[in-house]
Amino acid sequence: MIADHSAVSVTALYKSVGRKEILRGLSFDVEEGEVFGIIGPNGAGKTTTLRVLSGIIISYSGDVKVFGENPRSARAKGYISYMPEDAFPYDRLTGIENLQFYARIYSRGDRKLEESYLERGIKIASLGDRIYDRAMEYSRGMKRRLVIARTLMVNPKLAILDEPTSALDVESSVRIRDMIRSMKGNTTLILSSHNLLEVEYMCDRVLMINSGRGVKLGKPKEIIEETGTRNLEESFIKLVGEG
Ligand SMILES: Nc1ncnc2c1ncn2[C@@H]1O[C@H](COP(=O)(O)OP(=O)(O)OP(=O)(O)O)[C@@H](O)[C@H]1O
Repeated sequence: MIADHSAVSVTALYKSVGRKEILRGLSFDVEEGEVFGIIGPNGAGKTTTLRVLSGIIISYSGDVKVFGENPRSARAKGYISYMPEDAFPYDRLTGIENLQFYARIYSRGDRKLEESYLERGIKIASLGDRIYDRAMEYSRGMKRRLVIARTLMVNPKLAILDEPTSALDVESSVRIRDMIRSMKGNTTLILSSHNLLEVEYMCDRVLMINSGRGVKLGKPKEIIEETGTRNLEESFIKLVGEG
């Protein structure tokens, strides 16, 4: 059953590669406008889950819907903006040329829309005058900000960010975090992260997974209370640590 306010609905999602079971019956819903975090140890299946939601992985069993549509459908693809863990800019283009390139593609000839995407992208990337430098001259953190900007500038209905703040220094992380929080409402955001303090701060709800199974789903505050811990990191260790 898909509730009207569901942006994403996942029921009994299984994914195997060869004989290896990667996802073993994940079920969860993401409400429209939510910032939803997927957390879990290395190899838990976070990236695989995000790739299913983005319509990149098409062979799986279970029911997955994005705004009521199959994620691989053209309609769903129009709603989703996905940033993979290893996303990178075009090194030979400047920061602004990178954004222009994507703004042009996504605005499909609408010059006004192209301008507004670009303006938004520049703001999100907040690279100052360095936006006129070629991306090959950027630090890892600057490249990251550029690809996040390119993902979010198009005002997607659903943004899927795989580890958005990895490789970012404190200041850049804070900037991205605040920006993600400020998008709340218009865009539904699903992100994965290993930084649980950040997840606690940013996410309305969190799905904790381990070995492809859901371990816990809820608001960070509720999970912390239920587990009798001081923060999400401690809850995580209590629920997932030491198998
Ligand atoms: N194409 C594939 N072929 C074989 N195994 C795969 C494939 N893709 C993922 N896996 C395996 O599935 C498991 C889950 O991988 P996934 O990348 O989804 O985990 P993750 O939670 O994102 O991990 P990390 O935190 O390290 O990024 C891992 O054991 C990984 O080796």
